[in-house]
Amino acid sequence: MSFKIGQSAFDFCEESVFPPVRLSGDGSLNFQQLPMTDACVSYAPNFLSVDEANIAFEELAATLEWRQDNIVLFGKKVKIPRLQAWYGDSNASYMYSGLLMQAMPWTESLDRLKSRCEKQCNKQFNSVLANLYRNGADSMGMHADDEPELGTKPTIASLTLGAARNFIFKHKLNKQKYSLVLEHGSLLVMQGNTQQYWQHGMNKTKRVNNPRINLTFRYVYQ
Ligand SMILES: O=C(O)CCC(=O)C(=O)O
Ligand SMILES: [Fe+2]
Repeated sequence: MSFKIGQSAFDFCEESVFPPVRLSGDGSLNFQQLPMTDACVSYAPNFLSVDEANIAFEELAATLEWRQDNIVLFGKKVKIPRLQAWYGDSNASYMYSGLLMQAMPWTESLDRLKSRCEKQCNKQFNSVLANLYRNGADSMGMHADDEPELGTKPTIASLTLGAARNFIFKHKLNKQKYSLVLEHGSLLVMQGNTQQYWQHGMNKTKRVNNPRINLTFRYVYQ
């Protein structure tokens, strides 16, 4: 049996997009599987080089059609605490808190990043939800991406550009918590049972003043 990092703490997920040994040395992809039970989460801090990540951030910040949507929460209309944009294949629509989001056509840079993620995950994606957290006052409430149109055991590839922010997981049943800082140019991949057993989200913070863009590539069934 090959060596696996942190083997005793949890079972490694078979579908992990990163092989179960850490490669080290110059130029290789540094990655880890998170020590969470009932989940399959892989993280690569340097998925994109700093230069690639800088370019992608500037392009996406300037060219995506960012909007601040309202959602209805306990019967009241409230603005979501971040900007969003939904891109994808022409048939990929998405219900989000009672809001039907029609996908805008892929831009060149989104399409390029999608291909990178597809190669890494060995999966196809037909849409991406882009989130722009303007500063530490913007956030994402705890949720699971468990909508029926994502299918069972969805693979979600989450690319971070810009400010590093703390990302929190909370187990739905035993309330266990796990958190990590998502770095500029990093890729977090959630697979397997992750959405069934865990919620994830991002709190507000006074310590961050810079913007962060997050792209979550998904496959949406019609
Ligand atoms: O911004 C993030 O890192 C998370 C985004 C997310 O959870 C989502 O779009 O569903
Ligand atoms: Fe999510």
